[in-house]
Amino acid sequence: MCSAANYTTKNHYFGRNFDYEISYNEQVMITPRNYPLKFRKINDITTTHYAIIGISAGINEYPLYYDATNEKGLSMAGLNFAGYTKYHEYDSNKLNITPFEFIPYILSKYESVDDVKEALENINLVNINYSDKLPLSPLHWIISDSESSITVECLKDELKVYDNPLGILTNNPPFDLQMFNLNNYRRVSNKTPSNDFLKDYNLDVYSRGMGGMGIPGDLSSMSRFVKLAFTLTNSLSDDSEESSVNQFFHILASVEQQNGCTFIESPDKYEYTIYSSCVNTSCGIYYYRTYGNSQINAVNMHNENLDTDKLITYPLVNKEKFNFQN
Ligand SMILES: C[C@H](CCC(=O)NCCS(=O)(=O)O)[C@H]1CC[C@H]2[C@@H]3[C@H](O)C[C@@H]4C[C@H](O)CC[C@]4(C)[C@H]3C[C@H](O)[C@]12C
Repeated sequence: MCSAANYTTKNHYFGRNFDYEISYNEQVMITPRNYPLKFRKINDITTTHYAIIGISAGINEYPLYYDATNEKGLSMAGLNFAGYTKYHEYDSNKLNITPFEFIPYILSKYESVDDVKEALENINLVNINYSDKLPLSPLHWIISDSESSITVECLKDELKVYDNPLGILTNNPPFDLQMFNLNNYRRVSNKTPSNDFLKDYNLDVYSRGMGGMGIPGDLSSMSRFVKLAFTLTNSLSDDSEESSVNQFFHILASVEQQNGCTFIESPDKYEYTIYSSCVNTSCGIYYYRTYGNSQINAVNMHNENLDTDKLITYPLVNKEKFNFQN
């Protein structure tokens, strides 16, 4: 399971929890402006393009991003969408992009959600595997700029593009059903609820937080969608970078998966939050925490020479470091 969100204070922040039972040696990867981007079915981009920062699989021959942001602040994350995704055959009337090329293609070329929406009308997500060892994954995507977000789902009959007014995404079911399910929670609130149930009986307010009763606490994707919507829409922080980034990680922590709580029968493992990320999309700073390291680490794309042509990578810090005060 995974969860992605947007948060805006003085700056705009985009990030996700990456929940899974398998790691592909994730790393922070910067694709500089002159890195030649190769594509299977369209012309390579060999001229200068937007630089990109994100997390990719630990394969240095191609930017296999899970989530990323470009230097214009456009961001994208791929989340599992098993059972619903259906990538299509080659279509000679469209631009055929493979799903693993989708993030680098969009982020190297576009700077706003509106531009992407227009481009998507001509894109076919073609079913070509990266390799025999790394076949296609069934994903759906959230694409965001500082103003708006969309969700892209490649279904049996069409490439569906939804406006995503809350700027959040988890996994199954399709996005319109996730949004519909929110109707069931119209009563929840961050305030103490009034007693509309047994008016003649003094129902006691024995605890703070009772307005949130009914918000699901389990780790299923529909429940995380509701919990994330609740936490995000009630989130408070000041405008500073420290407070905003700190609050963003607290938002993601509300849907974090602790190791041991979600058993996957095959391959006999547990799914857990391998990393959480928060990108300041205005400044190109990629903040992240890992399951093994709860400190916030950061890589600033603008501290690198972005005019080069070689991928730049940083391994994820995954070991706890205690801050002794005596
Ligand atoms: C599994 C990941 C999504 C995490 C997620 O949503 N988990 C929830 C699982 S579930 O709903 O609860 O089943 C996805 C996100 C990005 C994917 C990776 C990227 O697409 C990059 C390459 C693409 C290759 O085709 C396959 C390997 C791969 C390295 C992918 C492996 C895997 O499918 C990843 C890592």
